Formats: sequence, C-alpha cells, structure tokens
Amino acid sequence: MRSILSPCFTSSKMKAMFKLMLDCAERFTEYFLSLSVAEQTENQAIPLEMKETFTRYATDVVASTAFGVEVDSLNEPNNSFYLMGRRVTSFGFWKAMRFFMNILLPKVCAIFRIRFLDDETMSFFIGVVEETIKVREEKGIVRPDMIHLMMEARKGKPKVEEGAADDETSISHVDVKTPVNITNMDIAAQAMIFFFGGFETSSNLMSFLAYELAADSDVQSKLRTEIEDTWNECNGKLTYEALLKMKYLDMVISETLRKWPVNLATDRLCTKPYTIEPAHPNEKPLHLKKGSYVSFPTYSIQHDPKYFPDPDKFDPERFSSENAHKIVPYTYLPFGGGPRVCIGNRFALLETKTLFFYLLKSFEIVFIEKSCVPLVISKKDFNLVMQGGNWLGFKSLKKGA
Ligand code: HEM
Repeated sequence: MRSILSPCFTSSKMKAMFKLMLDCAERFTEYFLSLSVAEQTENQAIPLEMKETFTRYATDVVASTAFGVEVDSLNEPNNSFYLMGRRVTSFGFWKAMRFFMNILLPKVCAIFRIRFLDDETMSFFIGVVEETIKVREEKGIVRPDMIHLMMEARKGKPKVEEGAADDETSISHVDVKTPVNITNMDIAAQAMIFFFGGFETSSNLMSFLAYELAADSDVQSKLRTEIEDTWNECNGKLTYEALLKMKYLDMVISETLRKWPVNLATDRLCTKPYTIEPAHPNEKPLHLKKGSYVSFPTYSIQHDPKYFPDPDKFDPERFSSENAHKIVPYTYLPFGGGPRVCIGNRFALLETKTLFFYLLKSFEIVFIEKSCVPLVISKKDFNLVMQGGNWLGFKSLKKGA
C-alpha cells in the first residue's frame, strides 16, 4: 500500500492539499483572534494547553485532506471526528499491549482476533469514507484530497505528473494504468494511516515548536520578521512556493525535530546475518542473526555531543546553509531513513509551516504562570510529552484597547 499512498505526497499533491491546510490554519488563527476580542483580552495572553490545541488543528487537517470532510474542532469541540481521533490515538496500558502484540505476534493476534481498534471506531471511520465516496460519485465532486486519489487509483487513472514524483515517494514503478483492486475498506485503512502516522506526531512537533519559540524570544522575532517579509512579497496572499522558500522557518522546525524527535527510536528487522565490528578496543563484535530486531535510538543519537555539540541548546543555526552540510549522514533521523523513511514527512512539515505562519503573524507565543519551566518530560506517558501539559499563552499582536 506504500506504493498506492505515495502519490498523495508528491509536490503537486502537496500543493493541492496546501489549500486545504491553509483554510484550517486561517480558521485556527481567526478563532483565537475573535476570542481575544470577545473576551477583551487583547493585551493578555490566552492560556492554552498546546498539545490539545494543536491536536484540534491536526484533526481538522486529517479530516479535510485524508477523509475529505470539513471539521471545525475549535468551534465544535466535541465533534465526533475529534472524539474518535482521540480514541484512536490515546494509548492506555491494554491498548499499548494490543498494539505491540499486533506488531510482534501478528499471526497469534489474527487467530485470536486481538484487534488494535474496537469495532465501533472502525465502523465510524469506514462509515465516513463510504458516505464521502457515495456523495462524490453521485454529485461528481472533485476535491484535492486522498479520497479522490484513491478513487482515481481504483479506476486505474492516476498519472505520474512530470516533475511531480519524488525519489522516495515516486510511483513510477507502479503500473498506474491498470485499475487497482481497492475497496472502501482499503481507502478507510489508508485514511487511518494519517491518524496513526501523522496525528500525534504532528501535534507533538507543533507543541514542542511552540515551547521553544516561547523560550527564545529572539528566535521567535527573527522568524516573525521572515513571515512579515514573505507576507509582503506575496502581497498578502500566502503561496505554497513562498512558504517553502522560507529558510529560517525550515531551520527552526528542523532544530525542533532534532531536539525533540517525536519517534524516540526507529526499528528494523535484520534480513540477513550481519556483524557490527567493535568500535573500541574493549568491545566484542556483535553478531546479528536473520530476523533480529534492531532498534536505532534516534533521541540519543540526536543528543550525542559528538554529532550535535551542546545538544540541549535550541540552535536553529545548526541547519543554516553554512552549517547543515556538517551534519553526519544518518545522525539526524526524525523521519527515519532509507526506503522506509516516513511517507508523510512533507505533509507534516507543510501543515506545521502553514499553521505557524498564520499563528506568528497574529500572535506572540509566551510563557504563562502554568508553563512547565524548565521543561520536564513525563515518565508516565508512552509518547514524548511534557509533565503537567504544555501550557503557553497566545498574546495578540494587535494593539488592543
Ligand atoms: C512530525 C511528524 C512525523 C514524524 C516525526 C514522523 C516520523 C516517522 C518515523 C520516524 C517513521 C519510521 C521511518 C523509518 O523507519 O525509517 C515514520 C514512518 C511512517 N510515517 Fe511518519 N512521521 C510524521 C508524520 C507522518 C504523517 C503526517 C504521515 C501521514 C500519512 C505519516 C505516515 C507514516 C507512515 C505510513 C510510515 C511507515 C512508512 C513505511 O514503513 O513504509 N507520518 N514516520
């Protein structure tokens, strides 16, 4: 299915989906702008838990780009899409057990019908996809999203657009003229990948990014200057090309992913015997057998002072044109690497850049009384999250009354 889903992430598809992301980002910013006016808090910061707030944005983006439906999770906080999304991605002990069992013992899970998701959740998302497909087919609606691409794939229509396919997400090896046998269930399963792969990860990235910006007002104002310059160059209408040209924005996000890699480790299964030779005189060779499970500790590698001096310092300059080439290959792995690199990396970066462009244009992100300073990582959670939540404030840049 990687080859079926890959065409969703080519440049041209990203550009089309950017319009949907832009709507979500504008709506997000508008919501908080009107809130600060309504509550006459223009001069004060709106206190918010960032993970929760960005999860709402990530929900709207996944709903729009993957499931083809419009959801407004800030104005309608208890919409079923948001609640079901939380259900899918929240990990209690038993759910974590089911998750690992499905990875480590898939055959046993199939025999005993141990599923990661319950029937109600699956039926909800399959229902959304089926209804969307039905309405699209009846009314001939075309929307630049994943559902449309999959519908075209099953008719055998998707084409490799010239210059659009990229190295690792290329579909050039797929016989695209042949209709692909894709059921509605398959389409729903692909849309679910956006939830599993992209929902927690993207909102976590945004949460840590907001924290680092609050912690370093110089970085935040330098970034705002780049945003204002870009906004002026675009004559007040942000374009996909202009956003991707923003060098400093890219550096700040890259450094956030270096310091806070959402996936703490990446794993591989050994396909043939291999020996890791000792690096130091007191070590022995490590013999890996076929089938050995190997885990690469991304967090530790990205915090190794040998590769990233002063690793706890948030320093976007590591990724400047002058410095980026000094990064040793395979020591920066927030999206993994090689043929199984994260399929949605450009998607995640694009939705994050779009949101922070709009957010920082209207708001300053600041520490508030409840903020977790210094930052402490929770030991209780499955994911990389801050102890007590990531509480920060959005302070409107509009000079209020
Ligand atoms: C900041 C956001 C994200 C981070 C940090 C992230 C990170 C990762 C990492 C580390 C891997 C493992 C790669 C490897 O083993 O080499 C991965 C795989 C994957 N990611 Fe992401 N991801 C993000 C967003 C997304 C999004 C938005 C999607 C949407 C579809 C997605 C879909 C996937 C899929 C399908 C895989 C498995 C690829 C394969 O095995 O062929 N990810 N991701």
